Formats: sequence, C-alpha cells, structure tokens
Amino acid sequence: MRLPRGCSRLAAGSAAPEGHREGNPGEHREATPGGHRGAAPVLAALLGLGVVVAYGERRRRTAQAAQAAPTPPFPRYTRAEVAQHRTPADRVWVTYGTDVFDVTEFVELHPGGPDKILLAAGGALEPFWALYAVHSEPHVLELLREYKVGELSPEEAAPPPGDSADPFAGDPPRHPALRVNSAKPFNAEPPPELLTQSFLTPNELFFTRNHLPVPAVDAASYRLRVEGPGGRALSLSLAELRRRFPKHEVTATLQCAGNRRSEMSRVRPVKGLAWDIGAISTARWGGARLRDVLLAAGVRDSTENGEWHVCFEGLDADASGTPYGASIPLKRALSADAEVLLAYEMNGRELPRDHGFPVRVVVPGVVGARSVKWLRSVAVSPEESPSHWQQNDYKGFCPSVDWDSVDFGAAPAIQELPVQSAITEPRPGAAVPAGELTVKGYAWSGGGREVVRV
Ligand code: HEM
Repeated sequence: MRLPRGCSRLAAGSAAPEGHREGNPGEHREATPGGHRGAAPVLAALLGLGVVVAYGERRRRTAQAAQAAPTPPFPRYTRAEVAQHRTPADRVWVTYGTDVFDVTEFVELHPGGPDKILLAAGGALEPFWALYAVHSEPHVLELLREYKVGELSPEEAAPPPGDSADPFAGDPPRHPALRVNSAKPFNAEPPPELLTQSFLTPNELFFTRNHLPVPAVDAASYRLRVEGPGGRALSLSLAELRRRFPKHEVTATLQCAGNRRSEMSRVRPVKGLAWDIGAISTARWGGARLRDVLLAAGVRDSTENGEWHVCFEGLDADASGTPYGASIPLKRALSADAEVLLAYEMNGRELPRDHGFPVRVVVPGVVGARSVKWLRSVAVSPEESPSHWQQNDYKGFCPSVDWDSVDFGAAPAIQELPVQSAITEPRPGAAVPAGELTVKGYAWSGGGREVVRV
C-alpha cells in the first residue's frame, strides 16, 4: 500500500492489561456485589462457552433484575476512595455521573477487551465513553447499573479549584487515558492499545508535547504576523486567514523526536522525557497552505532564496517572555508537494488548546518540534530560527557524543524523520496464550519517502 506523505497506517485492536496504574490495596467500605454476580461468566468459562454467551446472559438477567430489584440505599464514597480500586486484585471501580460501580466481574467479559476497561479503572467513565459512542446505547447503561455499589458524595462531583499562582494553572483539562511523562509542562502520550484503535488519533488522545504553559488565546482578537522580504508584512485575523486563503486538508502524522526514548535508555541512559512508543499520532488537518500565505506576503517562488528559512514563533513564552520558536527551510515551505499548513482544524474540529488553538503550523514528515503551536509570527529569513529549540535542542549526534562533549553548533537541526515502526500489542513482557496471536502496531514512512520493503 502506498501511504500519503507523513501518514501512518494504524491497525485497530486491544492489548493485554499492563497495570500502568498502580492501585493501593485500600481500606474501603466493602460493598462487593452480591454472590449472584459473576456466576454466569464463571459457568460460561467452565463450560467453554466463552465471553459472548456470558455477555448475552448478563444482558438478559440485567433486564429481569431491572424489573424486579428494589433500589438499595447505597454507601457514599469519595473520588480518592474510588481511585484505590484500579486492578482486579483491588477490585475495579469506576464512576458514571455520581454513581460508583464495581465492574470487576465484567472486566473479562467486556466486548471491547479487558484492557480498555482497565484504562478507566479508579475514575470516571465519561471521558472514555465520549470517544467510543458504542456506549451511548441504553443496554450499556442498563448493564452498568447492575454493578452499582455506591454513590459519590455531592461535593465530590465538582473538580478541585485551580491554583492561580501556578503558571500552568490555566492549562486545559486532559483526557485521563493519557500517560503523562511530565505534568508541567504537559507532555503525554496515548496508551499503545488506544493508539492503534483507529487510524486517525482522536484529538483527546493525540500525543501532547508542550515546552511551556498553554497560552490562553482570544480567537476574536488573535492576529498572525507574517513578515515577507523587504519589510513587507501581513497581519491576519483568524477570520481573514480562513477567508483569504483556500482551505487545504492533509492527513499527516506528527512525531516527537523523543518517541521511544525509554527504549533507548535501556541501551544507554539518555536525557529527556521518557517517551514510550506513543509520541506519534495522526490527524486530518485543515487550514491555509503556508505557501499561499507567504506568496501573499510578497515572497517570490524562485530559486534565489534557496537556502533561506521560515521562522515561526509561538504565543507560549517562558517567564522572561521568550517564546517557543523553530524554523524550516523556505524551499519546503514553498513546495506545493510538502503541503505545509497553517492549520486551524484538527480532525474536523477547531484546534484544541493543547494542540495550538487557534492556529498552528503542520509540517508533514518533519519532526513535530517544527510544527509550532499557538502561532504568533512567521518570518522569512536568511538564518534559521535563533530559538533555543532550533539551535541547542532537537539535533542528532553519533553514539560517541555525550553531554560533556556535545557541540550543538556542529550538528544540523533535525528536519525530516526516518522511517518508524513499533508493535503496540502485545506489550513487551506480556503473557500471551499459546496458539495464534494477533500482533498490532504502526508503521510510518517518515519524511515522505515511499516504503519499498517490509
Ligand atoms: C464499566 C465500563 C464499561 C462497560 C460497562 C462497557 C460496555 C461495553 C459494551 C456493552 C460494549 C458492546 C456494545 C455493543 O456492541 O452493543 C462495549 C464495546 C466497546 N467498549 Fe466498552 N464498556 C466499558 C468501558 C470501556 C472503556 C473504558 C473503553 C475505552 C477505553 C471501552 C471501549 C470499548 C470499545 C472500543 C468497544 C467496541 C469494541 C468493538 O467494536 O468490537 N469500554 N463496551
């Protein structure tokens, strides 16, 4: 199969539970569901009838129970108490609305796989079910009701207030499935088994690489400054960017340069965030072509500027006001084939705050660090971006170089990334049943080269 530039082919599936959330064996008010629960699954398993029969049986019994059972008075729990129930050994609890459920017996029966349910263990179902609409059917809620063991105290329904002294206090809420490598700045990746659940990564699960606090941008007053040659400049509102330039869409994969660093560190310790295999995600991006905007700013499509660069700055800044910045070669920016975008849409929706609202650069095939988010300026220059992240970070070195001998000035800034592939399931060290095994993963052609051999 021929892949579009910068695209990954992601297969759907599920993986063995990894136990990434460690539950504390909690002292909790024991509210184990009645002995009748779990009897059908156990019986079905013993008879070799499998999960499908057990699940059908449960649905039938659930309907009966809904008619017959009086509502018992339920004990109250705090979210912290619920959070102690994250593994089958500690029992698997979840919340939905203000109700608390012990779904331990259902974990192995879950039609979407035990690993998926365990991702929500100890917390709320809503963020997960928002991604998988299959749960919005009444029979799913009916089934869930059978596992109810308690209720949240009313004051537990609201999230805790933020801390205004914290520069990261204004960061947006995040999906609980994300595996957080650093909270401030926020850097997180989807669990491998959700990454390969769909070809396009849902916005909520798209890996997030932030270097600084997420800026709060008012879309109505937002302006993008575009500096062309000879002092010519444009200042575009979001509405003007949408109106003046044709909308172009491209399906592209972005990858952090540090993807799979945790594996490298097993060979030799490496500095930086310990990314697993999920610092890569794919979306359908929509926006103006950078090429069109540059031409409108007076940049000429000729070879005379062959070695020039396009420098980007974000609205995210450190305490001294220094913004995030990066650059790409002008040649790539002007190439119609390279499809570099000033994107304002991600999978058909406006950009989420973590992914650069209201406008970000998307450079397909190139290290994610150049796809500057919360874009505030674009400038054509004979020099690369002077930013720290262009000059003294995101560069590759041979294995003999270490932190004592490294000379960032001697190495070129990373642009195109090479081919990449990883297995998402089963996970390393997983125990798998004997016999046929489905292996899932992703492969990405990197900087737009064709795959010639697998
Ligand atoms: C107590 C919690 C849960 C319950 C009771 C539940 C229940 C169900 C049911 C009944 C179905 C089959 C629906 C149908 O086809 O009619 C289903 C499918 C599915 N569930 Fe869940 N679920 C739970 C949690 C989760 C979580 C947390 C996730 C994701 C992280 C998830 C992901 C899925 C997926 C992907 C499918 C579709 C599987 C397929 O298409 O083959 N579920 N779930």
